[in-house]
Amino acid sequence: MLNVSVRQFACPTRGLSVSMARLGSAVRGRQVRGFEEIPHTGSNGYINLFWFWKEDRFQSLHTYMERTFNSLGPIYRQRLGSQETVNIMLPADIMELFLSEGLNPRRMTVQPWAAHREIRKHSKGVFLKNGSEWRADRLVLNKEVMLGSAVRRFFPLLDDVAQDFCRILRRRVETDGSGEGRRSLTLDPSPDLFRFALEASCHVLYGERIGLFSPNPSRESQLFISAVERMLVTTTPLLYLPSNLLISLHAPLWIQHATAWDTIFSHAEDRIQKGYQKLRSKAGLNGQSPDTQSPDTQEAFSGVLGQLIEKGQLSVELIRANITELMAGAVDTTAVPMQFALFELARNPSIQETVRRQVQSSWAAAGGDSLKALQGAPLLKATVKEILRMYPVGITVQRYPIRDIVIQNYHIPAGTLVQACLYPMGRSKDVFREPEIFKPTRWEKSERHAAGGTGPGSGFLSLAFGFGARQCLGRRIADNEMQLLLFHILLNFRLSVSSPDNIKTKYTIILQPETPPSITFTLL
Ligand code: HEM
Repeated sequence: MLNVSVRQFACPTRGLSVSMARLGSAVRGRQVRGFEEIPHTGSNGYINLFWFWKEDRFQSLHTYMERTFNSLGPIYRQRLGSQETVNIMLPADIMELFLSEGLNPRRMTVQPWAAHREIRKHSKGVFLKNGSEWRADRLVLNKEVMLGSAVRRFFPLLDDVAQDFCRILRRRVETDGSGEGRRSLTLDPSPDLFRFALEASCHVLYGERIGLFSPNPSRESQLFISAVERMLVTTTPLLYLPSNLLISLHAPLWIQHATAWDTIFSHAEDRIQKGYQKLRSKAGLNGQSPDTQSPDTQEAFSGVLGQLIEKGQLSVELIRANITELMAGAVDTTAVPMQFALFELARNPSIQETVRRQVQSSWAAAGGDSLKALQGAPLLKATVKEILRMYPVGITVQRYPIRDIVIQNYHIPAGTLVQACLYPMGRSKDVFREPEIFKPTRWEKSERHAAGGTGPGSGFLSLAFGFGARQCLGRRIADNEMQLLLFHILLNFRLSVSSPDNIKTKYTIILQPETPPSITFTLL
């Protein structure tokens, strides 16, 4: 590395110092202007925060990041409130970051969530934990949701819900549809997708259906869905404001946030109580702790919760913390990409037809075995990957490198918060050929050049679920859930939209459509 000049930036809020070698290196013909602080940041993060809020930038953080990379080059730093971050977006740089994450990788703590746990005296689940405590819990949970044996256990439960969803939607089209023989129905599918995601995750986590597709779904479930939405919407502004001050002032924003979490916790708590009661009554224990059962008195339990209780490797408190986090993470993260997926397939009829043909022939060959059928339809997996490239649920993945690293010739000391910015990466012409085009086949081996080529960092193009030991714990659930739903939808319906215009998106800790798109479902 050639150091042309070195500047020191001191962060007044955290005492962090970032030394920077200014070097005019070229990235694909474009001159990197330097590792600059973006305009307006100044030295006071709170002034910057005020400007951010005034310009209503919280909801458009993703497009704002994209514009900033376009004007400053592939690395910049920014301070919002007390958060100082270095932002990067090229796969080779992201690789550098992840290679320095260490054995117990750390993400940015979602402070308002952590504050809720502390105030309510709840344990933290893996999302909020760090260090060896995180690793110990994560290894236990991996066995129940990440391993192939776990996937084989929960796959039929997801399939059951996905098939049911399509049966009910078919009936609705036949009853309420228009056109000859009532074959088409136009609707905003988002409420149904949220119910689908909750029904599917309850089936996997609790081993039971909760009847959300019935004409009168329970009020408790509707409250849960609204609570997750409220919790997410209130997180982004709270993330940058001093939580302690807001808590002591009982600010309405904080109260709304904490109440939403309370609803999420109490939903999980009810199920956990039921899980323990079920285990006790089955084992005839009369109140004896399930942890003390000998293996031969234990019965097979369906659902992740049942498995955790039965195996007894986590305390009740840790089971509560982790099941609540899994539930909170399970609904919007899959329902929202499904909205984008239906929309993109609908506005790209020839791509929809190509994927459908593969799905139909795989289904015919699999003889009713959905697992086999998915394996025979790789374009479906590619469709989900492509949707998450264009619309990553989390717009960044963060790490604190455990050693000093050099990115774009800038020296970044260990412990700096670095964000791999997935939304700008997915939309960048420097990374993807024709990034604005929805093209699942770009992920096929033969077309690797369209998905960023085969050079350094080419293994870091699809990062929507994060990376390594700390990657998304619900990844296998989410991926299979989304593929299965698309699979059955494509077997049953032709999708179309009235307008092919892009949908506007907003950021509320996850990326969502500003207005959910309406889709026309036509029976095949
Ligand atoms: C398309 C759907 C989803 C996407 C794109 C997604 C994305 C992510 C990302 C980017 C992370 C951070 C990973 C990292 O730092 O490397 C994460 C973590 C996590 N996700 Fe997901 N997620 C999805 C669905 C789910 C679902 C369905 C669940 C629960 C069933 C879930 C539970 C979690 C948990 C518990 C963590 C924390 C893991 C840890 O820190 O050890 N996610 N997710």
